[in-house]
Amino acid sequence: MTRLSEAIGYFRRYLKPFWKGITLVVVLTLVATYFQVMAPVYMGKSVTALTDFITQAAKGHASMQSFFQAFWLMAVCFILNVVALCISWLVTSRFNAYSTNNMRKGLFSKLQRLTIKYFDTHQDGKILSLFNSDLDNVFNAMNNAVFEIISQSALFFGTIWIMLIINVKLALITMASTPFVVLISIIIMRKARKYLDKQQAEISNLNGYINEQINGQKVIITNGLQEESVRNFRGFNNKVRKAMFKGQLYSGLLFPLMNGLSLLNLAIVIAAGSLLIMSGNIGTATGLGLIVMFVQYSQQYFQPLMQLTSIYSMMQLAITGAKRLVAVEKQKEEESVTDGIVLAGLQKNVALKDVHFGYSAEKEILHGIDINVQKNHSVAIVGPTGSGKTTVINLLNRFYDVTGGLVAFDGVDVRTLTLESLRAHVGIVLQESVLFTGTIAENIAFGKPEASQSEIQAAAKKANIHDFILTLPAGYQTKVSNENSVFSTGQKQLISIARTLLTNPDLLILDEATSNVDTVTEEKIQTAMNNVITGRTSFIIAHRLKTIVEADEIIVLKDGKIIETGNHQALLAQKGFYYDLYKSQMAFD
Ligand SMILES: Nc1ncnc2c1ncn2[C@@H]1O[C@H](COP(=O)(O)OP(=O)(O)OP(=O)(O)O)[C@@H](O)[C@H]1O
Repeated sequence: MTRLSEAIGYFRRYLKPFWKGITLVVVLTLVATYFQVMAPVYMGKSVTALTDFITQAAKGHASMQSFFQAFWLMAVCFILNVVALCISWLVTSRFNAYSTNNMRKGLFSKLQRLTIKYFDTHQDGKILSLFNSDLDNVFNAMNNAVFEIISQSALFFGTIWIMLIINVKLALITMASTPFVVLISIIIMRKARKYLDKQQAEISNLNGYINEQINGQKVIITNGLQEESVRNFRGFNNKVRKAMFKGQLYSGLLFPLMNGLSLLNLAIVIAAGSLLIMSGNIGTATGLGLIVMFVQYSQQYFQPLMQLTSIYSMMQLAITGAKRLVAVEKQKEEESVTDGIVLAGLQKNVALKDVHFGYSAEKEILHGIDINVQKNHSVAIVGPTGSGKTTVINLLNRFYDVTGGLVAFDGVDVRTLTLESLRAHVGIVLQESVLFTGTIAENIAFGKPEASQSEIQAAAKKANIHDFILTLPAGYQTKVSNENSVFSTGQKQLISIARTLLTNPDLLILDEATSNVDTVTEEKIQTAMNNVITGRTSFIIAHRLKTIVEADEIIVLKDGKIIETGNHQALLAQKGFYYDLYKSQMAFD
């Protein structure tokens, strides 16, 4: 399937449930078009009747009756046309609102099902662009283009039909420029499509850059890189400008061109009509009526062409947006292993057996890792930065899958367990703790919303954050919001620990926060860690070795390999890498 047909398929899929509404719109539009193309007939007849009246009046036996008759019929046509169009617009607005709502829901749900790899490899800004640029473009087009396409197509064919009925010669003259118009449109539209696609891609890059820079604003300020940041921004912004200029230029060019052609056509039609009268083939009154009709039809014939070209850039942006949304839809989802083994709880151990792993096929990060944690025992992983500590824990709850060896819970390969049951038994506290909008109590109860206040407090006490929470003006009811984040990294991590403890996971994974932790919080983290790991099956990544001296086993990782194992005392006695690391940290303390 081509990307264009996939994009069209996207619209079809979301519009299909509203086929009844669309059918009604088509019927109403046909009705409206019928009245619109009939109105000039009566307009022409009014002019003919008026001309007859003027001619008859000179002879003294004139009547305005046929003029009024034609005139009222013309007015009725106009009124019914407007009524049908209004109802049709109402129905269109409704199904558009629903279908775009479903699109937004579909995208958000899809994102929830994607693998961690997708989020690791796509900038947040680009993902946000899907919502605030691509879906918006789709919405704009749906709101305007769908209705226009239906009504203008009906008008186009309706006008051709009535013109052929009324006067074949004038009809053919009106339509003579069509091949020329279509050719120009195709050439310009092709160009416009290319640059509008580019415009969207550049906007997405720009959004990605803005997001990255805002996230890294502190680093930028600290390093005095504001000007550099603006300079790079200019680069991205200029690319958007260039693509946007060409895209808008080509797509906007169509409208004035069509307008010019339409006026030219109008002049030709008037001239041809006048020649008909002068040649004496038809009477003056009928001829004048005919000219009035064809002046209307010439405009009605060109109107769809002009309208469709003017909404072209809108449609094109929507197609580009739809292509990107389809690309997200095609992204690999997490395998849910629906018919897998349900992990009821950890009975014996968690083991990594000869685990090999790389984020890409070219570069292996872990080279044969063996770790065996017995139930209710704790393992701490230490090692230099980039040694693969986070990577090990990424494999435990299947953020990523091993490329060699296996990770097993009670001897069962995690890949054969249902994801739901696996995740239900594994609690994870990430290095970057996230607090959601809501109260502190709600944040702690995030994984167990039904938890009682006393359960929440017990978890906070264990995580050693209870006393701090009580110092806040509204205690557990203190509101957390992005703008009003009064918590340090360490405090946020303690709240995250409390949140995870509340769910009482069989296996606890804790990636200790590295930076911005003051000494008081550090001590609190240490106590919290002791509370957390005693008697609980846990994997802890520790940067401060003081926090893990109580761990049952410490694993020293270097360059993706285990180089030492043992408890704190045994490792000190070995006087190896761990010993050196511990001594150097103690020297700083
Ligand atoms: N999502 C990813 N995609 C590609 N490579 C990655 C990804 N995450 C980590 N890596 C690479 O894997 C290696 C190990 O990284 P990892 O985060 O596991 O180290 P770490 O020991 O936890 O480091 P730190 O102590 O700094 O947190 C590094 O070379 C890193 O560049």
